[in-house]
Amino acid sequence: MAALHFHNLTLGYDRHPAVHHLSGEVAPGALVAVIGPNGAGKSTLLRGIVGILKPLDGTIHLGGLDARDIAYLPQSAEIDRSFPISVFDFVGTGLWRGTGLFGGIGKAARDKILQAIGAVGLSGFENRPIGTLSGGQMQRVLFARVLLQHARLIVLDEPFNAIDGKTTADLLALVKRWHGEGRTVLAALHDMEMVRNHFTETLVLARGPVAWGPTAEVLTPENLLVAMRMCEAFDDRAAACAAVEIGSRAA
Ligand SMILES: Nc1ncnc2c1ncn2[C@@H]1O[C@H](COP(=O)(O)OP(=O)(O)OP(=O)(O)O)[C@@H](O)[C@H]1O
Repeated sequence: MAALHFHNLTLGYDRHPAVHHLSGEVAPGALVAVIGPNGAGKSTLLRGIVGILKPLDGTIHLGGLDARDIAYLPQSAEIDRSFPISVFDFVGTGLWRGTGLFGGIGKAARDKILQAIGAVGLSGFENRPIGTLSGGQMQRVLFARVLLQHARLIVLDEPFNAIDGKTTADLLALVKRWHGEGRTVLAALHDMEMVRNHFTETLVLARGPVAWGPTAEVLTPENLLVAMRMCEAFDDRAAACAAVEIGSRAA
């Protein structure tokens, strides 16, 4: 059974579509990059997958997963860093699935949180308010929370945005570890070299699907040009367009 199945999916805001007519499926254990120009609908698609946004039309099937089997790393700009919470408590929210919102944290849970913080190289930062962290440190904290969730489906929105080479390498190693453990990983990305070198499958999105399949076949200058033109031509006020046929992954 597919980990994710989209059928003629349309997502948007205030009834204005931002992702149109996406059909296809993601196999369990796939490592998928979602790419496209600014405004292509990448974040919108990820929000739909994790259930923050309900489809305007069509469906998303989660292949036997429930919402608690999904870990989501939002763009860091979406996190309110003025909220007074420590690194330890923020990472600990990854355990809500097991403890409940007001459940007590026992020694085993404390150890897991400390381990996750250690695994992203932030031991010693446990008591720091998240508002005092650098961008790269905050990104490590977000990864630590995902790590703690042990989710079968991991959805990452621009996880390597605005971080240096060392932090990128450390966090990419975690993504590869999740992939090696058979988890399904989808990530919205802008770095084409990273996609080419590390992600086996790619969806090129430009409000609608442009191409979807093995990265080596899909990540071509032609597809990127089509995506750019489709996004430039898109009129936010226009009515929904007709379904677009795409390659091998189309259902
Ligand atoms: N909360 C919102 N309310 C209204 N419109 C939105 C909202 N979020 C996104 N949009 C619109 O939906 C469209 C797709 O945006 P989205 O953020 O999904 O694109 P993206 O591919 O992730 O872009 P980027 O690479 O710039 O992050 C854009 O036109 C955007 O303005």
